[in-house]
Amino acid sequence: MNTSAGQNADSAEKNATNQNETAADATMISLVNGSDSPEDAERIHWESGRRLWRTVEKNADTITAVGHECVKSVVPLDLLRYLYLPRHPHDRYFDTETRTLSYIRSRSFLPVKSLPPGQRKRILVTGGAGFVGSHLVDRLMLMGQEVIVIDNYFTGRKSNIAHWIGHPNFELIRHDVVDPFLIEVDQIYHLACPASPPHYQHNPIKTVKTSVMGTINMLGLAKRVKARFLLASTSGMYPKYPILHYPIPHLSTQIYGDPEVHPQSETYWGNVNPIGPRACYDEGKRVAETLTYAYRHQDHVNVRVARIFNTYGPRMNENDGRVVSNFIMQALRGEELTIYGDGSQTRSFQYIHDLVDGLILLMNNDCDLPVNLGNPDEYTIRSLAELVRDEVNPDSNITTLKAPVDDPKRRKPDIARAEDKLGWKPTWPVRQGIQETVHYFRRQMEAGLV
Ligand SMILES: O=c1ccn([C@@H]2O[C@H](COP(=O)(O)OP(=O)(O)O[C@H]3OC[C@@H](O)[C@H](O)[C@H]3O)[C@@H](O)[C@H]2O)c(=O)[nH]1
Repeated sequence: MNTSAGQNADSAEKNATNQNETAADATMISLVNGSDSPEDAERIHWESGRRLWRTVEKNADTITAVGHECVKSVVPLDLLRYLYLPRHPHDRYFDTETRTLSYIRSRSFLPVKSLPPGQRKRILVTGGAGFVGSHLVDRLMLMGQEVIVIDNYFTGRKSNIAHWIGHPNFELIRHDVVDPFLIEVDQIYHLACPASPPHYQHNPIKTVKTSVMGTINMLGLAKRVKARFLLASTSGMYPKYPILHYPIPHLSTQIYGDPEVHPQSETYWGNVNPIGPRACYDEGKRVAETLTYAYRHQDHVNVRVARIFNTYGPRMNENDGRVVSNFIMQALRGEELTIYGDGSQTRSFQYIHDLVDGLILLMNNDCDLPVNLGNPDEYTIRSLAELVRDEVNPDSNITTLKAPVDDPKRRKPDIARAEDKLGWKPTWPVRQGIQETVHYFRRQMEAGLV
């Protein structure tokens, strides 16, 4: 009797455990894939992709697709959103109680274009696991290209591109561009470098090495395999301060005025404080441009240079430190929004899909001059704080903190060259891009991932 009772208890416990496990599995699968069984998840994953490709027409009134027909980069927006705004992360489940992460690998991938062998290119993206890189990778993959990513994961994250791991057109390699790398490719998008001020100032020597040695290595590779090379340069090279006193970083926290030229066009040479805290990045990129044109003139490497202005969007690190992600995370957490300085400094914010459009157009265009890619819609930092506050949490307070050393006072791109040579201009209004980015961070928070 006792034995039987014991057996019953055992088997009841086992059943309960099994049931719990089954329930947990089902919950997990549905959490991960938004469906009830692995088969369903596979089918939905695949079918939703197929369905989304049929909505590829561009609509004049609302943004339903991104990209440009001339370079075959048009993809339905919802297909991209499926990758960065899944109902739940595709491959992860975070249990808040046990603080454990489960990885569930889907075996199917979203449908990518099937290109004839002559049209399919092998494309290397350095820094492809980062914020900008991962969106570029998504687009190139959906376009049907063969993509190789190298990243050292200093600021990049494997989770940004996990949804392509295992795809026959995709390869991911942990590698630091400071060391040489050899591979047969047709195009190189050289994006590898931390881009947020707190990150690139964390280890300035490494930042300079990444810009200088990384660019030499990638240009050497481009020369050797005759690949076309695109450098992700920066608007940070433009600041010009009328220098009243030569600023010594640890003695002076003064900002000496505004840039001399506004908006900044490619013909403006800029003037960076070579010993300030931002120099490791800004001067690093300036040398990277010098190297790029030296390889072009001396070794006939086919080069492109994009001068990228402030860019934001889903997959920014929540602790990135740049203004858009800071304000959104602060508002979502019910914290004060921190304006550095009095908030009158300006920036022009471009949404990530616009930048990816510009990068692909530039890579496939004949223009080998530097090209500004940015949104000329200029905002004061205070008005950006108010916009984010109103979108996320109208009860949030805004506070002011000390301005960082050498913080540029005004920044706005002149995009005449991009419009003229590439037929490119940004299409995402800031409010819409902010809403999409808020959506992303909110999902990340709900999933317990930030
Ligand atoms: O929480 C914050 C963060 C930033 N800021 C301010 O917002 C402005 C923008 O700051 P960000 O850090 O986002 O970006 P910055 O314009 O300073 O640097 C940028 O410039 C060139 C690009 O190539 C780089 O990717 C990016 O670092 C600055 O005036 C900064 O002081 C705040 O007021 N509060």
